[in-house]
Amino acid sequence: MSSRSRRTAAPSSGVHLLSDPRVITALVSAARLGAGDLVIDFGAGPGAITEPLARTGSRVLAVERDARFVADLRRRFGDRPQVRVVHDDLRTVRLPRRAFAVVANIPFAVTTPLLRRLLTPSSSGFSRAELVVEWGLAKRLTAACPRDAEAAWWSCRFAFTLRRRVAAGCFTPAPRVDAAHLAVRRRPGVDRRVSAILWALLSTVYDRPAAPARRSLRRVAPRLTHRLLGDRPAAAITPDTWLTLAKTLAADRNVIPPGGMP
Ligand SMILES: C[S@@+](CC[C@H](N)C(=O)[O-])C[C@H]1O[C@@H](n2cnc3c(N)ncnc32)[C@H](O)[C@@H]1O
Repeated sequence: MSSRSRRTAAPSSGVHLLSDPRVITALVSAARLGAGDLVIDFGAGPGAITEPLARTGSRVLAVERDARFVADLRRRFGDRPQVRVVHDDLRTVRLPRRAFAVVANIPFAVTTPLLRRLLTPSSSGFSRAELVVEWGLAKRLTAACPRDAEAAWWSCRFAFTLRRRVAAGCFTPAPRVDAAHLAVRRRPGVDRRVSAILWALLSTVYDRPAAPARRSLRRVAPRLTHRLLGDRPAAAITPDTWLTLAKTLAADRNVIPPGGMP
């Protein structure tokens, strides 16, 4: 162990550091980063993910809230100009306008607030992510048919892939539940107009998720909704089907989506 790593701050309680190098390698290599890329390591801790990210040649923003970890990170990466340590909260830190990727293992309690920021259409240049998330959330986001409006809104615009289960023993200290390596990629062809139509459709039908979705949409293209949705309730319809419906409606210039999209 180097004198540098001996000075590393002990994790505060509730902080589960990734200690299995195979998981870290899988996260970083799946992001396919290289020179010219910008990547954010949210909740960088002592830098277990920051280090291999820096070796890809990309520019790295290591965002961390804990002052002791920030001091460690600044000592460890101070001589590497491509790494910037940002002492801030991932829920409020300003996101870059230029395209960026995310590779991170963040506390499970802030995964949903971070996803809300990254997956909002008005958001910045978010392009893709390789994340460690709670197993249950990964299963929910990769279900064939989203169970609730938010999961549907995200899954119609982004493809979620469950790459592998990450056992609790891969962290120090081990959390109470297993985690997952989850990939997030933008779906092609989902511009603001398609997004606005998706938002209008999903926020209407998920008001009554057990009712036939077509009934909630009765004023929307009845023949098309009949063909695509049949009599299925919202919670039995795949993101691909919603996307086909939204793209077909978006191609019709007479369709004016209501406002209110986040
Ligand atoms: C699960 S640890 C992961 C640390 C490191 N990435 C790893 O994998 O070993 C989560 C880290 O996120 C930091 N953190 C927690 N909440 C945060 C927030 N709201 N904004 C920024 N960092 C946060 C913690 O201080 C901790 O260092």
